Amino acid sequence: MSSQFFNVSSSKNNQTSSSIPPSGRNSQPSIFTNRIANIQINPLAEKFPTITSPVTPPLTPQSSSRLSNNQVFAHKSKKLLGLLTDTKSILERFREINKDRWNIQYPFLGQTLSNHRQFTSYDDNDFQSSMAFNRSTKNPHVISEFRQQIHTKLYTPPQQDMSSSQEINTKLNVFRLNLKQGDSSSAENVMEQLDKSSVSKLLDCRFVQGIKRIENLESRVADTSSKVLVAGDVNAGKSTFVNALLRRNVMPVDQQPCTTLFCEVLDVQENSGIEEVHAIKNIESYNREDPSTYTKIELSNLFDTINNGTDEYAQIKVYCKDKRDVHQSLLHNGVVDIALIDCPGLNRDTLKTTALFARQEEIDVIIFVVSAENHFTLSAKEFLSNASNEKAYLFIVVNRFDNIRDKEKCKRLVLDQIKEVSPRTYEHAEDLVHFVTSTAIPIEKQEINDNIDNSSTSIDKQRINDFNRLEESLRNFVLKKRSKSKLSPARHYIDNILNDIGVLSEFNRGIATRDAEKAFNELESGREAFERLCNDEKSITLKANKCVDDTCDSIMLFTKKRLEDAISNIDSSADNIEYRGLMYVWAYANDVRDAMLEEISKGVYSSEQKAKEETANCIHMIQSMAENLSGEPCQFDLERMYRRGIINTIPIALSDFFDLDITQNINERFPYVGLSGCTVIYAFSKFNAFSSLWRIYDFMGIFNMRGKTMLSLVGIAGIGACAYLLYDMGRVVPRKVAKKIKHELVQSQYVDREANRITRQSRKKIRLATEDLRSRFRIAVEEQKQNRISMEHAFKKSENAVKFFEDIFNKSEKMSEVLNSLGNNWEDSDDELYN
Ligand SMILES: Nc1nc2c(ncn2[C@@H]2O[C@H](COP(=O)(O)OP(=O)(O)OP(=O)(O)O)[C@@H](O)[C@H]2O)c(=O)[nH]1
Repeated sequence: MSSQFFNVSSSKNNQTSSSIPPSGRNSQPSIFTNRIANIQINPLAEKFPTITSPVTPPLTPQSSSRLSNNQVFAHKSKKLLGLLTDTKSILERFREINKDRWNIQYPFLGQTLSNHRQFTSYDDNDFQSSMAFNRSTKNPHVISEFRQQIHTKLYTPPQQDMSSSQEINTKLNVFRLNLKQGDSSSAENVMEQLDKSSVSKLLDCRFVQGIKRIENLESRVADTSSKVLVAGDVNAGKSTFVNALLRRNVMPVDQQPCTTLFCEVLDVQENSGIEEVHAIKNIESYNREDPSTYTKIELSNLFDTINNGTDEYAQIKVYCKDKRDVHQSLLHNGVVDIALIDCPGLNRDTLKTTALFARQEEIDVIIFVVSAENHFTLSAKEFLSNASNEKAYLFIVVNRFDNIRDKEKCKRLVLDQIKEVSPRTYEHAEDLVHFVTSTAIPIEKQEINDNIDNSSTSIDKQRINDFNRLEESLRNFVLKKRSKSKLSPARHYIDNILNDIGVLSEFNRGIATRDAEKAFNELESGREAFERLCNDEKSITLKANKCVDDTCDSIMLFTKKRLEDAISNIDSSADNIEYRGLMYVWAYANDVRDAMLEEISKGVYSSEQKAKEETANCIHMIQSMAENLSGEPCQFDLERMYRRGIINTIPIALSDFFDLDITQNINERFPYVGLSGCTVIYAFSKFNAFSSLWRIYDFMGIFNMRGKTMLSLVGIAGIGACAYLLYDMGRVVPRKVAKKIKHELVQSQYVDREANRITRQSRKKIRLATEDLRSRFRIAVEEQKQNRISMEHAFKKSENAVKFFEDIFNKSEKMSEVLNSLGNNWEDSDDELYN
């Protein structure tokens, strides 16, 4: 199209990064970037917080009237492009947070005001009051229309007779999830079966689709060309209708279903004035200037290609000449580059593809051709109901009207059906619904400009007039009301998506607020528990240590006392041992010693038993100090704690029975024996009595008689001493053995050693219990720390989410204001555009 309408300044600097060329067609970006060159849109905001601030003041009827239509259109395009860019940024931010920081949740029936409790333990009022809190930012008394709308959607209880799917549908438009699962499952049931991450993944797909859609809309708003999709039931007469619009037999017409591919008819100017057909295998890579991306076909062979190339080609582009002048031609109109797309007839197989095609942003207008004889089939109704959600307006052509006898009745019936499937189209039925007979249009006639020749009957004239009126409406719609056909879908989409963004952000902000509050409360109560635990750890450890020391002191004292008592009483332990005479004195001494040592062993044993008892008590006490801690305390085997102290046997020597005391005793009783007596006794103690005496006698015998006399005396004394010994041995041995044992025990510090040994072993065991206690405390403290860390993390996460969603909500609110400032009546200002 000519750039005159946009007062183009073709500076490259003015191109926007959001200006993406439409796929396949017009691959040279300059075409549309130049066209919007004077539209100073906000450059693609890389970071979100750039909300397009209105650079130019909002449009008012007064200001609007002062501006030329071009300027109004440019103003609106610019604003819409800015809003599209910002909406895309929001969706990208949604995707980012949804990926790993916050699973965006989907509002469904169970989470409305009435059933809110199932979602959280908090009161519904909390949810609402948090919303009220959120609104108090600027003026608490002023609630924007946008806010009010979101509030109503989120907090109005569903109507009694409303199914869950319908209920969801009233909340979301663009991000609505298809939750039908067969006929039996309600959306709510399906929702309940999905976990948070699955829901957020489903939503992510919607965000991706939304971004793609916005990019297409950006391209479309920036682009000035228009595409008109001609869809309809099989054999409704679509191809005939397209041919009638072109006044040429371009598209193949047949009684049989024949159009099996999407055929786009463009003005020949789009192909450097050459009429030809491009059969395209991959529409994404199609480039008109690169013949390898398509197969060139003669226009006359189009029928065969469409008939036979269904599997081979994805789409056909037909470049053809429109012989009419610019005032009559649709393709070659001098205002907007228009392409007509003839779709395959709707049936089960093609319904989905055609619906997808219709959703493409390149499609500005949908003309739905319906046979006046058949009215709307089920496929047609489904297609129309979807398409009316996608596109602002639909054009409905009721074709084959010539075959209808009761025309008024037919009109009435058809309009009633339109009212049902597309109320908006019904509202503008005058302009948008046409009853025509496509075959009545003279094709390729000389007098093509007039259509009606002299030979035409009045019925023909009527039919041609009807068709001309349809054409006029179509031209008016596509060309004059460009804002409506081009900008309106973008506006419509932004309006819907802002609503969804508002619902999702407000809903998720509510959830995040409650989660943050919950985490905060848990942190607060956790803090007290944590402090209590730390204090308990200190005090209980001190208490346990004291318990250890007290128990060990007690064991030590007891053991010492017990052993000392045993030692001091060992004399009496030999009382029961019988002395059986001198011949058995040695055995007697050993028995006495063993009995005494046994007595001491008993003392050791009872000390150990006592220590065991006290150790068990102490361990029990320590373990009971930490009953509140999680985990089981260690079990200790005290049975094998002590090896009974084995007292080393103490060897008994004969000398042990003759000490200075004995010698002295002998001296006192037998003074004349003197030193020699003692020596004898000593010798006697060293050797056996007779050999000693003999040796002494022998020794003395070398001297003289007197000496021998003396020796005899000594012998007598020795015998006396022996007699004494014989007499006293039963009494002396226990005393001497006891003395010897006591002496040995004192020398070896036996009591201390044993007391230390027993105490040490007890302490060792109790220490294990205190170690266990400490480690349980350590684990409990560590657990609490980890809990606190995860709670802090949860709190931070929720808090950040609250800020995030608040921010998004406020931004979408401002964007909604900007959108509303553009007005609702998009076609008014363009009425004069074409004139
Ligand atoms: N009587 C009458 N016949 C028509 C009219 N328009 C189309 N036809 C006939 O209807 C038949 C089908 O026409 P097409 O244009 O091929 O229909 P279509 O919708 O393109 O068919 P498919 O693309 O195969 O779905 C042809 O025989 C046409 O001549 C009309 O207004 N009146």
